[in-house]
Amino acid sequence: MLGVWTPDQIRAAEQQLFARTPEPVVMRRAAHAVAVHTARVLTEVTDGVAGRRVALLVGAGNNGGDALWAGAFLRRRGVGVTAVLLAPEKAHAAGLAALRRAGGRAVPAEGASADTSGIGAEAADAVERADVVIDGIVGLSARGSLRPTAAELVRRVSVPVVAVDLPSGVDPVTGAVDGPVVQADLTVTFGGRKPCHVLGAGAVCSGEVEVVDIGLDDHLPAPELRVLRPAEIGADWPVPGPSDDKYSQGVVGVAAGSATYPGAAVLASGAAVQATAGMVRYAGPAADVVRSRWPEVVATGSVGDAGRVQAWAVGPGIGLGASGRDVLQHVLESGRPVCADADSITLLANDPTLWDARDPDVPLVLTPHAGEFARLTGQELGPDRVAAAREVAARFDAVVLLKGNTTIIAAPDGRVLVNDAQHAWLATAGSGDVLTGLIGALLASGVEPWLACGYAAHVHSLAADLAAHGETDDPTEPGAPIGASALLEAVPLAIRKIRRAALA
Ligand SMILES: NC(=O)C1=CN([C@@H]2O[C@H](COP(=O)(O)OP(=O)(O)OC[C@H]3O[C@@H](n4cnc5c(N)ncnc54)[C@H](O)[C@@H]3O)[C@@H](O)[C@H]2O)[C@@H](O)CC1
Ligand SMILES: Nc1ncnc2c1ncn2[C@@H]1O[C@H](COP(=O)(O)OP(=O)(O)O)[C@@H](O)[C@H]1O
Ligand SMILES: [K+]
Repeated sequence: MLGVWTPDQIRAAEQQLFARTPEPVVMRRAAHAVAVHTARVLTEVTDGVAGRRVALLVGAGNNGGDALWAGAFLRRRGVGVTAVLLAPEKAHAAGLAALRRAGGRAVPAEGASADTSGIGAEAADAVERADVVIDGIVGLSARGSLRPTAAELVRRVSVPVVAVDLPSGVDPVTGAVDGPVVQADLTVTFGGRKPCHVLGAGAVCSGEVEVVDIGLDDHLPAPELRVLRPAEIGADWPVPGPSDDKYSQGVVGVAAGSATYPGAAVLASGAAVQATAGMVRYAGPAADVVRSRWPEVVATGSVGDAGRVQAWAVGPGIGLGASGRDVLQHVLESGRPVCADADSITLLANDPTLWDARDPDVPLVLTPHAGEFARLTGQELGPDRVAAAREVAARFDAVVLLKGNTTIIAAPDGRVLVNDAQHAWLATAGSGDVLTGLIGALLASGVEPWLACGYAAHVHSLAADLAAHGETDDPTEPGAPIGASALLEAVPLAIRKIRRAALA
């Protein structure tokens, strides 16, 4: 797993590090890495380093200091470096002196110009003529939207950007963006990923993220968030072994769909069929439709007749009436792990007495989208989705998978996984039903619920990406919209891909 630490955690670790290693030494380490990676980007973009031009966007803090030192290192490799200073009197003094000593120049961001933007002509020229821009406007101490001059500078950038620590304009803690923002091609960050690198708009604006070791490792606490690597999911994905049979791998029960919504039953059951090799039982009014689409599913009309299962996936399309309520109650009383999605969540919100049906010692997974989340909690979801998911997981003693472009998975003990889709192909009707089936199958196979959600969310978003891109591996292929059936069809491709990653 990749760790993600909050700015406060990083700052506290830095203070411990500084007791051993002086701050300027740490900063030069960080800046040297920025310079090395910028040289790599310059080579990719222009086929060379010496003689190329780099503009530094320099704010008033240490983030600007990193950029200035990086500029000094790049000068030594023959790069023409101009620093654009947003607050000339507050620019990091040692960094600025180092840049000047190395032959770089500095110009104020504001000044006389040909237009009314307030950006000086020299600054505008430096940004326009650069081959690559280094963004050192603001880092861990960023607060609110970019100030007007910084925002104007950012608007003018049209070349590849290397962001120092994080792309300026994103909230370091939530990844939220409110106003102009740097779209980085590469973000060079120090000691560990920060939440903004993996959450929402911040993840998109960060581009590729390179974590540089500056000596913080020994001082970092347990990470605030975690991101699963494809290879570790592939290595742990349940597949049959020589001594397995259909029962030993876990039987998942799917309670979904209705006469009005048979599709939810087909999609959730199909996802369970594709996810693992054991057995899928379907229980509900769509038994005939499910059987005709998935003949391997053992389908019955009601949850009472379903037979033994190791876990239940319940909710999509069951409705909010008495029959949906009875289904949910039966499943919660079964003493088996449950993934409760869609209508089950609204049923629980509408009738809190349903919680009494649950055995508190048996794992429960809730998979709300933002609307269901608001119903469940009685509060609209704010920008801090991590804190919200964590709070609800603790309150209901359940694993909470909060859906969205970035999926947040919080365990009752506070652990949080993040799955950033990096695309939006999943924004299609029925894709949530597929996710429910995947999670149910993994629960039945005995995968720990928090991880089951993380594995399912990853395979779900990967399957959507593969489906949208069709046969080609060409990264420039723009893709085409998919429906949930195409998503379902791509689930085995996604599982093969992560299992292949595990072999590498
Ligand atoms: N502490 C250290 O020694 C290290 C820190 N490092 C760098 O230091 C950075 C943190 O430095 P600082 O704490 O000095 O703070 P920053 O450089 O992140 O930002 C502080 C400055 O940005 C301004 N600012 C805040 N929000 C703004 C906005 N919305 N628009 C425009 N300007 C805004 C503030 O007024 C302040 O002057 C890290 O991100 C990293 O780049 C690295 O050098 C590694 C070591
Ligand atoms: N814009 C988006 N980008 C990435 N993933 C998305 C986006 N919108 C929705 N998703 C994902 O698609 C799924 C939708 O689930 P849900 O809202 O329950 O839809 P449905 O009920 O139609 O199946 C969730 O896994 C969610 O995380
Ligand atoms: K930055």
